[in-house]
Amino acid sequence: MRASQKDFENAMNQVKLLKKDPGNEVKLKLYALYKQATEGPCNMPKPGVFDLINKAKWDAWNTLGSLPKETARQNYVDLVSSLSSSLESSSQVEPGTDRKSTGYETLMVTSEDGITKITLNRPAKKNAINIEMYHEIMRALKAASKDDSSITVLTGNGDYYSSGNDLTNFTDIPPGGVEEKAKNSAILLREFVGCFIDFPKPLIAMVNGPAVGISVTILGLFDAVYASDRATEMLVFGKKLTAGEACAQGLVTEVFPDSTFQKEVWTRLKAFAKLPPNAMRISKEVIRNREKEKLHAVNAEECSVLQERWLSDECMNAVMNFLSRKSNL
Ligand SMILES: CCCCC/C=C/C(=O)SCCNC(=O)CCNC(=O)[C@H](O)C(C)(C)COP(=O)(O)OP(=O)(O)OC[C@H]1O[C@@H](n2cnc3c(N)ncnc32)[C@H](O)[C@@H]1OP(=O)(O)O
Repeated sequence: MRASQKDFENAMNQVKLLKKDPGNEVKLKLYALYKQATEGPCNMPKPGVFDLINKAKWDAWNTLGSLPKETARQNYVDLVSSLSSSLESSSQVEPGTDRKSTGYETLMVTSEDGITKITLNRPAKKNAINIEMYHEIMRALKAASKDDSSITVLTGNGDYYSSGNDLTNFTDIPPGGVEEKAKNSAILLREFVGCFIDFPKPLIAMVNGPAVGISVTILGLFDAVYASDRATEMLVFGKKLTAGEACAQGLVTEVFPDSTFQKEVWTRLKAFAKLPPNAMRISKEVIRNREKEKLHAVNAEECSVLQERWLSDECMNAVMNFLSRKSNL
């Protein structure tokens, strides 16, 4: 559900109530999102190099490019909400104790023993990722990157890991028509995948069941992928890969019998969480920095191609076939 003007105004008031200074980087991000949400693309003359503060503000706003106002408003609300929950949680709850983060509609987020676990929680829809879930996963990742955990885990509730993009996302057409829908979806997807590229801590997928589409294609951005032998991956040609085949292809790190999957993986995760967190974070940074620029470039290109493909008859027919399949029974 899109952030309303009221949500936006509440978030602006919430910023004033933050207990801790979120730091210059976050304040610049808030400034840029506020300006984009209220005025649109950067319309400020570029300040001189010695005007450091206004130059930093100009850079932050200009970086958002043509991000739609409503997306900027949503991102502002999400950022403030993650700041409030992470600053509240870091000040109110002692590290190492079990705390369940509320404030999510489509996820369950818990943090204990140095492990933040993000669980996709739409089991009745095979954890299909709707627009709200895209935003909530980004918000949860941003909060996890700042909390006191050492590692972050993503998994699914129910019999599926995730059936990928919620195909009803394509039915919510804005006033600007399917072209605007495709443009906004490409912006959203690029930001979503970018969060996984930039995530600073060890990120581990627990593929508890079948995975489809985007939930498979981002696995390559995780630092480890543990799969139950119930898991299957569906990618090109619509062919189902077994977890073992995906492991042989290097997409999965290790496969476990479903009966021992949770126990085996959590034993490993708890051991990993006891390793020196800064050493793990810096090791990941050194490895990922070498490929980050290329990953963002590939992400941008893929989203641009997808924006065009979503307007094709092939895509529209596939979506309509799926959405009408049960009415044909
Ligand atoms: C910002 C945009 C980014 C776009 C980039 C991402 C692209 C992708 O991820 S492409 C891949 C998209 N996903 C799919 O095409 C999978 C579609 N789903 C299926 O093929 C099947 O549901 C299944 C094989 C995943 C499971 O089949 P089955 O066991 O028969 O279960 P049902 O089909 O009855 O599903 C139960 C329930 O869940 C709903 N549902 C499942 N997957 C999706 C989905 N991807 N989108 C929307 N809804 C989904 C399904 O409609 C059923 O709902 P009810 O009929 O209301 O019970």
